Amino acid sequence: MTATPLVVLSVAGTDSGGAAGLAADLATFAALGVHGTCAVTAVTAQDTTGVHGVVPMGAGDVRAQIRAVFDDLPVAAAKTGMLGSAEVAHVVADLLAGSLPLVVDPVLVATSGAVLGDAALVRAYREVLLPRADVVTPNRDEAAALTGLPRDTDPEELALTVHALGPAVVLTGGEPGSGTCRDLVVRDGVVTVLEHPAVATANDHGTGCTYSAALAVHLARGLDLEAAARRAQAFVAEALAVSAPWVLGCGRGPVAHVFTQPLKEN
Ligand SMILES: Nc1ncnc2c1ncn2[C@@H]1O[C@H](COP(=O)(O)OP(=O)(O)O)[C@@H](O)[C@H]1O
Ligand SMILES: Cc1ncc(COP(=O)(O)O)c(N)n1
Repeated sequence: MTATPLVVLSVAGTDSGGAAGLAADLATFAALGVHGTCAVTAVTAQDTTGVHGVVPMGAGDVRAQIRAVFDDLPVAAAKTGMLGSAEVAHVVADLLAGSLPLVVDPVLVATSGAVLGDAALVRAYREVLLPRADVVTPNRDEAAALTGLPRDTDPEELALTVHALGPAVVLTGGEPGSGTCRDLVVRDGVVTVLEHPAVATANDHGTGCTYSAALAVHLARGLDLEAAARRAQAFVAEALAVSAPWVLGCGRGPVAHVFTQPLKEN
């Protein structure tokens, strides 16, 4: 008897500390039971304290990796994380947009403050990639960078302004100080608020990458955006609860993708 697993692609940078980027994406794919494939856009020297160096891949190298995966494997959905340059954003738009569910996590700045994208990349997101993506998952800082609006703009206005660039939006609201996380889902001009209790933790490095990877898996499984967003939110909360007690590194520790118990909702 034969079987074909669901295949999902991540186009992202590496994190040597194993928390964010491709480390988060491939671990999330494995935890959710799909076969993960990848195209590396940049190699970062990174740990819990920050990003210490970035070696970008050329756009041609990224194109070759995506082509290799596509020529051989039945990719059901894709996500992008750190793209690093406008040229790579153009390659992604060229090869991926329109052919399968595409989730764009518009990584521009790491939680540690390191800049992972420049003004040309912001322009490429706005003008080339977002108009052709299905879903974009900015946090507030990324939404502000994409729209030019101040970060403290009303979240609904921020989300709708990103939506006007083309794709459906999940504006992620990981601001756990209040005890509650609020994600805003916008599809066809309609805003839905998804609220859930915040997990108290300092180990949140890789949270946004994990979220967008889980969202891509659930879209690949055919869930609608709101259902997929609920599942992805639940997965991140579970992963954060696992790593909350961890003492690992001198900075912000990783969100866990290692589950010793069966997953509850996913
Ligand atoms: N402390 C937390 N507890 C539970 N969920 C969280 C927490 N922090 C973030 N999340 C969730 O993780 C997802 C990614 O959000 P966010 O932290 O905004 O991403 P980013 O890492 O890009 O800033 C969202 O669904 C958000 O609600
Ligand atoms: C390679 C890579 N991709 C993405 C992020 C953003 O993740 P975070 O916001 O948790 O720092 C990162 N730090 N490194």
